[in-house]
Amino acid sequence: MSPRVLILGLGHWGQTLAYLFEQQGCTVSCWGRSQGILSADLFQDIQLLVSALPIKAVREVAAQVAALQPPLGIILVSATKGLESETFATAADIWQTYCPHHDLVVLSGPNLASEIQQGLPAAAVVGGNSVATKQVQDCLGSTTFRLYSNADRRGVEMGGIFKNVIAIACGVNDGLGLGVNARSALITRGLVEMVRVGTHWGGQVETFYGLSGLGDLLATCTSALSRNYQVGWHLAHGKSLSQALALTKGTAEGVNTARVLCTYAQQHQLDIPITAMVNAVLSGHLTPQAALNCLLERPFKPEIIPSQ
Ligand SMILES: NC(=O)C1=CN([C@@H]2O[C@H](COP(=O)(O)OP(=O)(O)OC[C@H]3O[C@@H](n4cnc5c(N)ncnc54)[C@H](OP(=O)(O)O)[C@@H]3O)[C@@H](O)[C@H]2O)C=CC1
Ligand SMILES: O=C(CO)COP(=O)(O)O
Repeated sequence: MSPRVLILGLGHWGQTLAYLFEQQGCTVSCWGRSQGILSADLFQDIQLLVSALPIKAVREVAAQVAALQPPLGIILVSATKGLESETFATAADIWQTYCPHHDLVVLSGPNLASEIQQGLPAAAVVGGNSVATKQVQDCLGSTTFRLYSNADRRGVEMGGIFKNVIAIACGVNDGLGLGVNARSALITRGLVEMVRVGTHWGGQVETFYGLSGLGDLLATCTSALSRNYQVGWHLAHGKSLSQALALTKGTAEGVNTARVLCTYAQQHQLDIPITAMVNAVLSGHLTPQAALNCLLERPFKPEIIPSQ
């Protein structure tokens, strides 16, 4: 019998994942909020419960799921790349709180939905325990969607969360016409910030040099398909944040993530200058040009690249 999958969230990514699972012969059902509250019959005979919700929706939906007591054999797959505002929780943290006895994996990587929907090849990583990640690889992996596994679920998730902020910075960079050299510097120094915060958060250094860290940075920091990049681009062209968001179709998690990361970094005395400048531009405290000047005027220092 073909594996049965339930996808929560019918946005761009949820629909794309539904397409990928169907391509692999899975029987896919989907739930979006327009269908009303979840019902227990949706969980019947499913092997994978995939959440492709924006972070702002995860807690509400996870609470609904938990209340329906889904069978313990179901593996939860979280594909969200965001941080909850008040709690600093990742989507996996939230799912873990509500469904502590289910296997939980995180799916992340350089996966611009529009390219995948065109049938173009991509790779991603599934973070979690080996049995659960193997099952997701077997159901979802293919010759066009190559899936790696990684036991460092936290690191896999943090890479995907952090890169959205650096994608906004790169959209600003390109919108201001600052060139490929400057963008490359932002990506590389953004990676250092990702490692600094991500390891503090419990991820392993090596993970951030993989698909969900460096890989996703490269995709979203260099493609106008990225909604986060688009927000930065519009800001660089003089739009306010609300105008930039209105011009951007879909969720740009980096806007909220930049603010949450700055609060976290301040509390834990972590230095994340690019993220701080992105947040200053998003909150209207600095113009893109002034933020750039602040970055370039910082004192010179040794290039320290975290390696362990
Ligand atoms: N798009 C991509 O390329 C990728 C996205 N991701 C991540 O996946 C997540 C979802 O992104 P994406 O699908 O692109 O976003 P979209 O903006 O395309 O879709 C968001 C979906 O979430 C639904 N939603 C919003 N609020 C709620 C709520 N309170 N309860 C239930 N559903 C809600 C929306 O419903 P409605 O239509 O009714 O408003 C919409 O269907 C994000 O964390 C993103 O970072 C990860 C990898 C790739
Ligand atoms: O996460 C993504 C690609 O890996 C999607 O990026 P955006 O949310 O910026 O569009």
